Amino acid sequence: MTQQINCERDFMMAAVHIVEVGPRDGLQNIRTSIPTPVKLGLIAKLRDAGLKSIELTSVVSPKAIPQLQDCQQIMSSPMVQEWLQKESQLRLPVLVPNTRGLQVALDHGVREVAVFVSATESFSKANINCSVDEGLRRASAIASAAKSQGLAVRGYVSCIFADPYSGATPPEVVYNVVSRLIEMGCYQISLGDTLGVGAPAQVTKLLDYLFSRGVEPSILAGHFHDTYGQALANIWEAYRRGIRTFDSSVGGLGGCPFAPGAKGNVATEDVVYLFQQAGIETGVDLKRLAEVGSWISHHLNQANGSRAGSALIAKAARSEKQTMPQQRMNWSEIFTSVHILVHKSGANGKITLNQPAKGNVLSLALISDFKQAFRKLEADATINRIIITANGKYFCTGMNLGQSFGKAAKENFDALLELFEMIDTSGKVTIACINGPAFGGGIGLAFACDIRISLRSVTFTLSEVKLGLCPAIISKYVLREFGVPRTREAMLSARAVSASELHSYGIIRTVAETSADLDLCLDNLLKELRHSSPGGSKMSKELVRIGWSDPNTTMQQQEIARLFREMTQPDSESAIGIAEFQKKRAVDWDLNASIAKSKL
Ligand SMILES: CC(C)(COP(=O)([O-])OP(=O)([O-])OC[C@H]1O[C@@H](n2cnc3c(N)ncnc32)[C@H](O)[C@@H]1OP(=O)([O-])[O-])[C@@H](O)C(=O)NCCC(=O)NCCSC(=O)C[C@@](C)(O)CC(=O)[O-]
Repeated sequence: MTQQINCERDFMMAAVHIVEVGPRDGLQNIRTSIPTPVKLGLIAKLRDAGLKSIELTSVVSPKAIPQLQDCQQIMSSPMVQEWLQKESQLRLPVLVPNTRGLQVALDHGVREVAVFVSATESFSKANINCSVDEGLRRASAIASAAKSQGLAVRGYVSCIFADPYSGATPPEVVYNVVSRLIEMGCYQISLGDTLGVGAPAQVTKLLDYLFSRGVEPSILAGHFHDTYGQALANIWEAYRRGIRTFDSSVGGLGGCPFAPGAKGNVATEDVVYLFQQAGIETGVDLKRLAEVGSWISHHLNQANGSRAGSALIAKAARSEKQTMPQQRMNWSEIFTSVHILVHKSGANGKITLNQPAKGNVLSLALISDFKQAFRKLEADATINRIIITANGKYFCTGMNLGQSFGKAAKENFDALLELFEMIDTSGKVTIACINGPAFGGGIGLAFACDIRISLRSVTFTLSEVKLGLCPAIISKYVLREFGVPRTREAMLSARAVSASELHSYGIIRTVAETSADLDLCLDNLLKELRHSSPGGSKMSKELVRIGWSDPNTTMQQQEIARLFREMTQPDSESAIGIAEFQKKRAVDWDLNASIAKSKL
């Protein structure tokens, strides 16, 4: 046993090691299917937050756990494959119920597997339809095959305190399973309070019993569910008795199918907070982790199960609000039609779609008014930015479906094509301020812009496939911003993609909780952009555009050379920007009238 522990010494470098089980144990109880990219996004974010052990998935039958039917896609994803090959410090265990599952894991280059056995007969029968002894035999077969291939094996014991059918679990039966898992070569045994019924007094009693029978604390881990709100207290008690590894799930994801209404695993954020407050290192960045918990909770449309995570997110939102400008911007109306409103505030022009009764559908008349207003703002040398927003419940419901065929379709095509191109090729900085759901062409409108801010409640639906259509014209903007696999999945599923998801990918810069907050975010952004020169912004946009459309071509090289030449001309904006820099002053480009006349 001692030798086993020595082999794993690097694993115990942090004072407390956390095994994140959210992507497997947490998600497996959720009924609605979660897209694979979301699961991979979760895994990537957990790793970025500093978690060094993330349980990826479980190789189970799709009939038993439909949610994990994409286990092979998870394991074979390029990201996971790269980590498996290159990141030796990162542990990515995969749960396997039998040797067939082990083979699948081996085929994907997995370096660590987990086996599970119930401490009690009734749960074993209900969960995996066999006795505890048979469960141990299966685990032993997996462990010996895995070890012969050089894999590390972790063992789970479930129902350490109680079984949903037979009541309290005697410590002797837990010892029986723990000692057998140690014998078969598991480097660590995770003690699972599957029902979440245990309290610190029971933790003390069980651990003392196990230690009295010679089990070393360093080979044990705690896996506590929070049904009765005791998980953190149990962890603290276990820590005080020498346990240094704990399983947990970001956002408290999970649940117990045998305890209706039961909470899930203890939340990773809460565990990290507990130890951080005690000055005990976990190696996890709590702020980033709280953002991951908030992100996945929004994705799953469920309350954040982490108390510490929710508190940190609320605190961050409060401090963001406090840093917002106190003085609101004044917008004066410069043009109105039945379809749109146009306002101006300093160097900012704003076009508001104003057909709320029609969901701000992109009718030919609205497009025509929009283009006219946009052209005027584009030609106005005093305008540096153009904001697109909307009135009413919807930001924009896309192409006018009443004009989908024949001559009307051709007119629609021409009008839409020109509309999106005009925004995309604008020399001004374009900002979509998205205050309601967007469909089809509405997403095109937002994605053709340079920067997006949004209400958190907003959804983005590429609904075209449901209508027998495809997002033809807008596809290039969606692909550019959202990337190929995510665009394909969103187009094919026609699902409502949340603003939170887009925010997590950086496609939306800021999400606001209320309309008032969104207005403040816009003010804040516009204030910040006053320090970006109009010419420098225009050139930057050109660089991004050509880098996207013609990367590594002679054309790109020529464009880079041309822009470099232009930006270093003595009469260019840079003459002012650099002179002010040398005087240690930041330029407010909106105030500098001469800059508007720049030839750039
Ligand atoms: C948005 C909800 C959920 C609101 O659902 P709701 O809140 O129940 O309201 P509603 O459905 O009563 O809508 C209010 C009014 O807006 C109209 N409306 C609303 N949307 C459109 C539309 N697109 N075309 C024509 N009319 C539309 C709708 O017909 C109705 O008019 P009313 O009956 O009162 O006269 C519902 O109306 C809806 O599902 N609309 C369709 C949204 C959609 O699927 N948009 C995608 C359009 S296809 C597209 O954009 C193609 C494109 C541009 O991508 C192609 C390319 O890129 O090449």
